Amino acid sequence: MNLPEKARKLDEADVLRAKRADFVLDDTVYLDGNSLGALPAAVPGRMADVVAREWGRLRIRSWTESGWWTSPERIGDRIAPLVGAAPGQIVVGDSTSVNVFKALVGAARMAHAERDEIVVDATTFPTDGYIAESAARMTGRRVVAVDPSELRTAFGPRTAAALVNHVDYRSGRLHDLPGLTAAAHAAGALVVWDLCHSAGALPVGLDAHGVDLAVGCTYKYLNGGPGSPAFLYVREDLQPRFDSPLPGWNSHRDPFGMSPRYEAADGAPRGRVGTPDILSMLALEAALEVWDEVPIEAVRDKSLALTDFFLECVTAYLPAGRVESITPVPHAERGSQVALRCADAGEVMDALIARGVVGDYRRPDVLRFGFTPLYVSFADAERAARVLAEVISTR
Ligand SMILES: Cc1ncc(COP(=O)(O)O)c(C=O)c1O
Ligand SMILES: Nc1c(O)cccc1C(=O)C[C@H](N)C(=O)O
Repeated sequence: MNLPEKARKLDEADVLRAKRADFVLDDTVYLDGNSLGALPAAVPGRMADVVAREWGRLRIRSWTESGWWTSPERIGDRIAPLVGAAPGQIVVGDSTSVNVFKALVGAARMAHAERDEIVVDATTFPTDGYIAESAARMTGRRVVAVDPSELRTAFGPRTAAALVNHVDYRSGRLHDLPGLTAAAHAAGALVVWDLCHSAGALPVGLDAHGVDLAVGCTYKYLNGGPGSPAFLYVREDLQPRFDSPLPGWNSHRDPFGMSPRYEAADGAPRGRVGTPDILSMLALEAALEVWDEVPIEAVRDKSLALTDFFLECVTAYLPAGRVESITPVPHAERGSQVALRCADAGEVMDALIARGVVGDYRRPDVLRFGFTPLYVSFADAERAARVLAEVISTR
């Protein structure tokens, strides 16, 4: 069977095939959902209603009558099953960077003062590293950057908290969340997980693995839109000890009491700060409708099948040695993207985009292809590899 035929067969057998119709797509092969997810078809209509009716006509009444005020917790509970969390532990709002700050300072404040180190993975997305440095300065600690392969043994009696990326944004490597969480706990430390590249792409199992705190964005695999608000998870039994470094009035026990004295709310709302960005918040809520009746396990199965098939096509179509995959082959170590090291990667990506295959380029030499199982097909994967081979053969 040739590869286009194989793609056709795989698409026919795909249990998520019908989901593609829930998105606004064209004939572009869109493999950049790990940076900005595609637009779910339900969003424009819902936004028109939010703007015209809820804002335009109900105005201030919408904070209560349209459920605006409680949307951060409500939408947190909608995300919760996708990351394996029971209700009441996730709040939506602010950017990922801000939530990394809240979570990491919050974790460091829970640790004994004698523990003077904050461990980060050395390949972290930059914002996490920058914020860890600031969190360390604020809490009287120092940052220790550790190669992900050595994290397990890096946790010790000096570790206050760790900040680890679940999936590496560049290589697509999936880190061992259960094992590293257990290792940190054995050393008496707390871990904050950054789920930006795993939420909506694979099962995370926050509660099952005893994760302490986690953050993630919603504009990648959750398709919430550009700059859609991020989420913060604080495990239920840690919530009473969570001392937010940004205790804005929205996290007060009685916000409308307008008291000069701060008293933290119980539960997930303790992670709130100020007035939520309602338009983005409600766009995200509408976007999450595509998840109705979608088991995250089915998404994971398709994601692995897509990345396997794309790698098979790349191997078949490209001259040996022209690109090198830096994404791990074992499924247990792979997120939902394929990263190919390639000479002139920036120009190659420009040429791919010009031919209707959209991935992205990460300096100095990486072509990144994100596979969003809800709307990417096996035919897309085959076409992307074929066009990549054409582009490379003309150079
Ligand atoms: C792992 C990771 N953390 C954080 C961010 C970004 O944070 P923010 O949403 O604050 O821009 C990204 C992507 O932009 C990311 O890939
Ligand atoms: N958040 C982004 C943005 O505002 C503009 C462009 C790209 C992004 C991204 O999300 C980048 C992404 N986190 C990455 O993994 O490279």
